[in-house]
Amino acid sequence: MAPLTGVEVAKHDNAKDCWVIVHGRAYDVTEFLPEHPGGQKIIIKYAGKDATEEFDPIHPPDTLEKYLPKDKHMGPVDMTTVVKEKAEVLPEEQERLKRIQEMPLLDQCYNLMDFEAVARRVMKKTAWGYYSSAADDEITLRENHSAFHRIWFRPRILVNVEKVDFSTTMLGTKVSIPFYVTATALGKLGHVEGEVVLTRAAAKHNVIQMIPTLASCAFDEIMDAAAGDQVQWLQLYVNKDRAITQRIVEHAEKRGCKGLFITVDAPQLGRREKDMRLKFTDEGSNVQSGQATDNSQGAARAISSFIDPALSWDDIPWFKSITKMPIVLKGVQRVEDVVKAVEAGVQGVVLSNHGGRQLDFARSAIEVLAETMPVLRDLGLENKIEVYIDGGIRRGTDIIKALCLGAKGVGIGRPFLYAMSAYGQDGVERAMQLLKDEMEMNMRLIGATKIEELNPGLVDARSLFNHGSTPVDNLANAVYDPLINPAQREK
Ligand SMILES: Cc1cc2c(cc1C)[n+](S(=O)(=O)[O-])c1c(=O)[nH]c(=O)nc-1n2C[C@H](O)[C@H](O)[C@H](O)COP(=O)(O)O
Repeated sequence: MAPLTGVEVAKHDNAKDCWVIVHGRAYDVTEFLPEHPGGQKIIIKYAGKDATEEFDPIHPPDTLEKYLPKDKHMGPVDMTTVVKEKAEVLPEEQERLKRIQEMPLLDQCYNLMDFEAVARRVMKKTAWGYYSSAADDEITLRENHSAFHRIWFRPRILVNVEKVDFSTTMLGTKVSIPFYVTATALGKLGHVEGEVVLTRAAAKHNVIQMIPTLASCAFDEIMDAAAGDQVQWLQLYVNKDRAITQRIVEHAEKRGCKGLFITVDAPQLGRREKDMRLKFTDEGSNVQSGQATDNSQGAARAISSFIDPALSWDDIPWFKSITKMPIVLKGVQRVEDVVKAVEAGVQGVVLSNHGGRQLDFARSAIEVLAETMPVLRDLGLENKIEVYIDGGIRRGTDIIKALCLGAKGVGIGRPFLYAMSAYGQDGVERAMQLLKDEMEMNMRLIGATKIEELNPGLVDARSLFNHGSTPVDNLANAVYDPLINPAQREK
């Protein structure tokens, strides 16, 4: 059968008869429109046209093959006959492209916050909005980082620190440094290759990668990109349809994943307003015209309607029955649930508030860690479970503080996304190397030569629980109207 032409596909250009082209193949998505989690509008915008560029960052490449019935696959398209819409380069986009020309050299990035500063200037707004956003007033997002500033070191001196070794094991895997690349969705929003960039950088540094359920790349693509005996874990959003979840878990185990991290802090994805706002502007939203639109969800909500809010402790025995992988609960936020996790017989927990993207005013993971470890020690349980933390980790000293307070290792999210978005794989590798250099220097300066020597005596965390210095509430301050002058009050 001769390939379709662009003219033939362009005839199917409306909600009642809607074909799109993805990767040179046409698909009839008319019946699928009402089911699309991201709403109908975004597909109809590309009805009769090539939607590949919009499709790629959000969907793994095999999505249509896997989920669209075969009779809706209309066949190959002769792309030379498809009129490429001359995307008019908006002034704002021209500005961004200019900033990319002027961006600092990679060697001029000296710490993880430098990558954030560059990414903010050069990333597409929707991508920056999705990665940087957090829930509500983003107080927890900022608390995650500032909580580390309430912990001080009590360094030892005159210790021979000529040789420093910060290798350790995580879930039985030997790693070069106690951090891993945590699961962060939609890698292709930041880089055209997506999560495989993180895979390759992690391989170079012998760092574990946690593969997100909501990756832009297909799961097998990310596993295939691993080098040698590189270790990867799976982060799981549990599907309302447990048969789908079982298939994903069994496939991951078969492919060699070495840990199942069940996300337990997101029965519903948080309300990330930057993500929602930027979705509007890019969509030329019709909300201003007063029509209801489902684009008010932003990317996050649009891609997560499958997540099961009914997930509970009752499900843990089922997970233990379908996999031999170590099970870790990701998103635990109080010591009582860590004790329950030990009783449930899982191998680990990640103390985490999802990078502040879920419940605003959840405490920082480092604070929950300081609450947890003394209780586990009192109960004689500290060796029954591996405790990880993530959220706001930006310095080698943050990692050292976490390990002094009893963490097995830490997860890092946004910094590697920003490094990838701004500088690709080289950026992620530099970020990892900077952390290694900081770790080595600061281990020496606190008088420790290996991970086992890091203990609570090396830190002063007394003010960690004192929230006197709540992060500045930028939104409220920007609009707060201190109408205090009586004269003004009369107006
Ligand atoms: C930054 C970011 C984080 C996401 C993330 C996406 C982004 C862009 N996504 S989300 O879209 O659903 O929110 C996930 C995810 O897929 N699954 C998950 O368990 N955690 C997700 N997280 C949380 C992540 O695993 C860490 O808990 C968090 O990033 C740690 O904080 P830092 O970013 O400050 O390192």
